[in-house]
Amino acid sequence: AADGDDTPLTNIVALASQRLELAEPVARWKWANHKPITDAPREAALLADVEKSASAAGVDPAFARAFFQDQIDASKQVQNALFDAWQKTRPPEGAPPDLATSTRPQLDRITQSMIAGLARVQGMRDAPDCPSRVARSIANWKALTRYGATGSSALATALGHVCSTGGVGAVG
Ligand SMILES: O=C(O)C(=O)C[C@]1(C(=O)O)C=C[C@@H](O)C=C1
Repeated sequence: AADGDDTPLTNIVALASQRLELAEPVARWKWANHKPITDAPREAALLADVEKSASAAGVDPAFARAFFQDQIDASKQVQNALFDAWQKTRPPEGAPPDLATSTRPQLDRITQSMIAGLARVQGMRDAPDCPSRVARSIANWKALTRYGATGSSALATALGHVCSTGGVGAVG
């Protein structure tokens, strides 16, 4: 319904935000180990895995794929911004958490929660008010947390295909 419960959207916004927080430890590991930000085989494996899990959970695999492509793009936006900042100044001190044994397992757990979350937003994807409801959920989330320009733009990227029309609407 147009005045329906927005809890599923709030959940997906919170999960996308939680996932974006992990872009920092990922970027720190890559910087410290002189690795490029993009790992194409990991992306391909993740997207293939997501399609399978989505089908099993009753989520349209094309929707899941588009949503996770956005999560990857958003993560890379944040990682690139961090690399730029570290080039200009200096990287953070201390050893980063290990990518394979620490941060990727955390990402994989969020993936499972996100697929469950997508099953619950699927029914509102086609509603004409979907983009404005997503925009409102993002605005509410930002009011509760601290978001800079990079984080805001990455969060919008991450939620760009929640609605079937694509894009995040205006608040109001
Ligand atoms: O796992 C990594 O290496 C990441 O940088 C994270 C991530 C992702 O968002 O899942 C993003 C970019 C890489 O190309 C692969 C995956």
